[in-house]
Amino acid sequence: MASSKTYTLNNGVKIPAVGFGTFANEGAKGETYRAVTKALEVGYRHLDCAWFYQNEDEVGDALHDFLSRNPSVKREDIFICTKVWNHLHRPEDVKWSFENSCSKLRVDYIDLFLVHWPIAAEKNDDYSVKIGPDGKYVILRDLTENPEPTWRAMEELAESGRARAIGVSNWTIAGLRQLLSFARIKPAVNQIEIHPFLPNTELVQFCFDNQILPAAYSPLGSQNQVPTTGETVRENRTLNEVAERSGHNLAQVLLAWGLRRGYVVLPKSSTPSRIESNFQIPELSDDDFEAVEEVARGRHCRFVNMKDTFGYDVWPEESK
Ligand SMILES: NC(=O)C1=CN([C@@H]2O[C@H](COP(=O)(O)OP(=O)(O)OC[C@H]3O[C@@H](n4cnc5c(N)ncnc54)[C@H](OP(=O)(O)O)[C@@H]3O)[C@@H](O)[C@H]2O)C=CC1
Repeated sequence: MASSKTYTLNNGVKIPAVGFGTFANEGAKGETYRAVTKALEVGYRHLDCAWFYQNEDEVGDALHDFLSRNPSVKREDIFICTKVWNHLHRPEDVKWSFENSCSKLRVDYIDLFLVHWPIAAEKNDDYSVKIGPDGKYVILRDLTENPEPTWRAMEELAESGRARAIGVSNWTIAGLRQLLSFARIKPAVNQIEIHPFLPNTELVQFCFDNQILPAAYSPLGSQNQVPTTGETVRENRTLNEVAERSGHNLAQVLLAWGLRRGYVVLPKSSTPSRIESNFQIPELSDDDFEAVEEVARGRHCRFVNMKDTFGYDVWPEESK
């Protein structure tokens, strides 16, 4: 089964190719605990978390309880990724964020620590999520204007051994070029939106060319619709035809496509049966792979709409 595949990061650390997404936007209390428990029971060994998701405590409790019930599984068998949020980019805040995540996740090291976005937002004194007067984040600056202080703090965490690997999320080719020009420790991963409506092919290739492993968020197309047609990835007729003839469900086909393209996939579900089936990922035949590639070719529908959320377009070159 393709689900047990692992990759080796540019510093030699191994990462399971399938990670469980934990962003339960507006999820009810306890939803993340139940979902992560189910995921660990089904066999996922990679959890994708973030300080911003405000549910690391539930992930930590689920992990702690699972390990207590299953003494044959050790902390080091589980790969944990988490991320520093936009208003915690000052070097001292990066460390604060790291410690805060460790404490909520009930772990003393993180396997992969990422800079969540290449933008810095206004900082709130109590570190709660800052929303501006019009309900939007207050963006202060593009981190790529000077990512060096933030990245140096990330490098210190890696050098201390508390973060086994460090990386970024939502970075463009231009941003990565800049980061690579001064990084003492290269980013190991760039976590970005990838599905057939936003294959991000150029950025993915740039990452591979620079030994940065891409990780696909929203690999099932999230819940979003193409603004112009209203279509979701999971409603696409061709993709559903591929699923039908392959004998697998569409989510499995989408995940298999991502694994065959060679990167990490991070599906999220709060539904027990889907958590289970999303971890049963087949190998795609050449024909089925080509059919999904054909849907993907030339498509560029960015679902995480930065302009609406942040009033700022983070990925100008890829999102058009
Ligand atoms: N770095 C970043 O900026 C970002 C990172 N992420 C990460 O990526 C993860 C996944 O991304 P996300 O946006 O949640 O999108 P996904 O593409 O994983 O889609 C999740 C949606 O698909 C549904 N779903 C899951 N499995 C199936 C299935 N088998 N059949 C039909 N529907 C299904 C879920 O419903 P239900 O839960 O009801 O089953 C949910 O509504 C996040 O949880 C987070 O960890 C996401 C966004 C941004």
